[in-house]
Amino acid sequence: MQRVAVVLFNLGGPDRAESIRPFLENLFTDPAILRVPGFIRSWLGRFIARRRTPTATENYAVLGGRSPLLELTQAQAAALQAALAGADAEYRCFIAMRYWHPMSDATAREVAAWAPDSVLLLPLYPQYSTTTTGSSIAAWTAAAQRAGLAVPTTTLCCYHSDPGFAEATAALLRTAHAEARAKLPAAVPLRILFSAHGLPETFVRQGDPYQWQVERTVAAVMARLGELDHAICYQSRVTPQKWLGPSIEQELKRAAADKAAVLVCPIAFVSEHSETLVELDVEYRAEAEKLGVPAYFRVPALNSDAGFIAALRDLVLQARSGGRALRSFAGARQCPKPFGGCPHGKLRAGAKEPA
Ligand SMILES: C=CC1=C(C)c2cc3[nH]c(cc4nc(cc5[nH]c(cc1n2)c(C)c5CCC(=O)O)C(CCC(=O)O)=C4C)c(C)c3C=C
Ligand SMILES: [Fe+2]
Ligand SMILES: [Fe+2]
Repeated sequence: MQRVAVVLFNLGGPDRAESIRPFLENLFTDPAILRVPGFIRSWLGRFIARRRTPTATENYAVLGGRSPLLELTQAQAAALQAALAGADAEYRCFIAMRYWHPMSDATAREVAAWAPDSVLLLPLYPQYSTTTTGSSIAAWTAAAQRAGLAVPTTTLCCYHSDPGFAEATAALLRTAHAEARAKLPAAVPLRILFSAHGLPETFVRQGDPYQWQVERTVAAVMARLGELDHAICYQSRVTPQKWLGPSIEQELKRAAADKAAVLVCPIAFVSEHSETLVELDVEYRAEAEKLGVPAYFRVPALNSDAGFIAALRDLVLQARSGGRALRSFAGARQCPKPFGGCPHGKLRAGAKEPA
């Protein structure tokens, strides 16, 4: 029986207070994040990380000094491996985090030691961004080479409007909406705020398809929910540049002015972590109260939701049988032409997609 290594990509998070600064250094010295010439990046990245450490430390203190992302990703990996048992091959799930352990080099060595016949790269980012999935693919490719791992590799770039993923998200949202509605007086309107991690606008102008894909996800989810008041907004701005808007703060102000309660749905995170458990659950909840938003509710992240794991299993099986080295959830490229940051766009003009 063929052996297939499924490598789950996520960002990673510090495992204790002392890891926060080196984690941030790894993040801010990534050329996909800090887009300045190499000779400045190392120095500037470490400087930004040092400046950011106190704020991040305060956030992680709320979570006991560490990120829960690794444990949640391990649970997803175990659930996916169980869901793939008995399929056409022997599947084993591995985790490669981008900025904290286990990172690509260690995982690539572990995968090589298992001696798979092929590898399948599976981002835990439904929408492709050059800063997340793109950066993880680059790190994995280099690490696999160093580990001498030279087996055929299939890369799933995105599943922004995959029916299984959209339905799993819609199901959680449907339940949360009904629960919130039941707690509100009939006269108070309820607005869904789809909140995605932000991105500097320049990255989108340079061709990053993330915003386009976030909008596709929201359209796919809303197609399953019907006519409900909703808006897209962006959270977690980190640098002084102009980031995608509207920000979640702007949407909370608009909700307060409209006297509408809000139901915040994290749309670009599939796991709970500091940006859901601290930013959304503590900081923006307090901000909403201060602004006079009548009520604030939040949809949980998918984590190991059975519908989500089933969607990932289907994506893995489709990718395995699809015969393409690089594929979207639907097989071929989905992003419109201007988004040159889409990995399909990086294929040389006129070249055939690798088989
Ligand atoms: C320029 C900075 C950043 C960009 C661009 C960015 C994009 C981006 N990030 C995620 C998902 C996650 N980010 C997480 C943490 C995190 N991200 C940044 C900066 C940028 N992210 C920082 C500085 C941090 C550390 C926390 C902090 O200081 O606020 C995490 C993990 C957090 C955890 O608790 O483990 C995730 C997940 C996406 C989806 C994205 C763009 C599409
Ligand atoms: Fe981030
Ligand atoms: Fe794409």
